[in-house]
Amino acid sequence: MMTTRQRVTVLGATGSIGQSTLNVIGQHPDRFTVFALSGHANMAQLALDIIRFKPQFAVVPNDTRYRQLLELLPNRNCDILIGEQALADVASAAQVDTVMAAIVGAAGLKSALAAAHAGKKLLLANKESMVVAGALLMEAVAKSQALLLPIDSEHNAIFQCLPADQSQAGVDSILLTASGGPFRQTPMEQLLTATPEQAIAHPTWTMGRKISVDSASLMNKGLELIEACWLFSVPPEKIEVVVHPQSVIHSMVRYIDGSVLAQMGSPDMRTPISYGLAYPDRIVSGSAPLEFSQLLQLQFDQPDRVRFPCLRLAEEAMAEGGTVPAVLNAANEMSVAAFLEGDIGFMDIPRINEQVMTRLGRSPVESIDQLLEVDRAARAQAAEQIKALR
Ligand SMILES: NC(=O)C1=CN([C@@H]2O[C@H](COP(=O)(O)OP(=O)(O)OC[C@H]3O[C@@H](n4cnc5c(N)ncnc54)[C@H](OP(=O)(O)O)[C@@H]3O)[C@@H](O)[C@H]2O)C=CC1
Ligand SMILES: CC(=O)[C@@H](O)[C@H](O)COP(=O)(O)O
Ligand SMILES: [Mn+2]
Repeated sequence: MMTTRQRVTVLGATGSIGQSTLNVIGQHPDRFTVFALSGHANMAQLALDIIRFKPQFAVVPNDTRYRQLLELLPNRNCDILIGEQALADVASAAQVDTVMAAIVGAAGLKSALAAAHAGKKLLLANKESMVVAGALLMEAVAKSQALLLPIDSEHNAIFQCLPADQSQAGVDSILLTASGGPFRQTPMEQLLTATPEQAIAHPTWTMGRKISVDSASLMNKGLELIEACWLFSVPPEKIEVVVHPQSVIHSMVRYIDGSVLAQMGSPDMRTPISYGLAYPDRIVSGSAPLEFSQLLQLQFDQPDRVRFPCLRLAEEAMAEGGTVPAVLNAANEMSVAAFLEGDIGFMDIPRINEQVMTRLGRSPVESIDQLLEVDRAARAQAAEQIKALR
């Protein structure tokens, strides 16, 4: 039987998640066709993907990138659009069925929200948008009846382990696993002098630089805690962070009868991506099967909130609610960028994040424009702190 192919927009196509998404799409040309791709700085990769996947549209941030991309496309075979509004347009266009939101940071918020408002199947990798505007995103999804599928590996695992109707029937709590990152066993004295190269050397996953630093500071787990609260409508007290260094169990759900359901697999994002793309079907993803005879051990431990204060900050931000998670996210984006530039030390990341959180305080969430203003104010405050440390 001939089925219609899903038309997919991939936002952040040139990044780690974007490339894994195109890898899965490329394995299933009978199921998926690409409607639009976006890139930010890497025009060489974007051009290669345009040539291979023949999207109708590509989106770039400005005129300079537009000209660079044009030069790389001998046969101009797609329309190149410019700017943030164009990202929202290709995420909400009538011809699109599915949107992969894989831009890094709050820069991905408006386009993810546009897809949600337009009732698309929204594959959400961009966790920062949920941290900044969880209330508004969930409201938009409910109103438009968009299908929101979590791609973040832990949330995808939780989604798979919850009852099929995603209700909380019989659920006791959620066990959110954390690898512990490259500094899991690193003493505090060495964390003070940790380098960007050490921080991005994740022990189990290959990812973009920003999320890799977040994993090293446990901010990633903090962001994921907030993301899980919104996605699954659970309070933070119902989520326990468990360190599991092998990253083979991607998270678990504990039921009131004593059962614990886990989703397992090799640490390869093509598994949750293919789950989201094909849902409710299952398709081949290309990820290596788990070889149980070679799994030497599965370890579990508790997170250390003293060496990794970012986890505590995220817990506090979620407990305070309102605009506080948006403030923390913006401060963290700034401090991580400064750390990667070599301007501040690794332990300055939580210090700056905490200072900005304390200074900006809390307001109730009102609108997307208000959240974007909060984001700008927190970035300005973080920039001052960073300048003082340079
Ligand atoms: N990588 C992973 O395994 C996982 C990632 N995630 C989440 O998915 C998202 C993407 O992560 P990842 O793929 O690792 O990140 P990458 O840094 O590898 O990719 C980021 C993508 O966003 C684009 N981009 C960067 N800045 C902007 C901007 N200001 N405006 C528009 N586009 C921009 C980049 O373009 P260009 O490269 O052309 O500059 C690239 O396409 C993050 O939110 C992350 O937390 C969640 C779970 C796992
Ligand atoms: C692959 C993925 O989902 C990442 O968010 C991953 O979880 C990072 O690993 P950490 O558990 O070290 O943060
Ligand atoms: Mn994750």
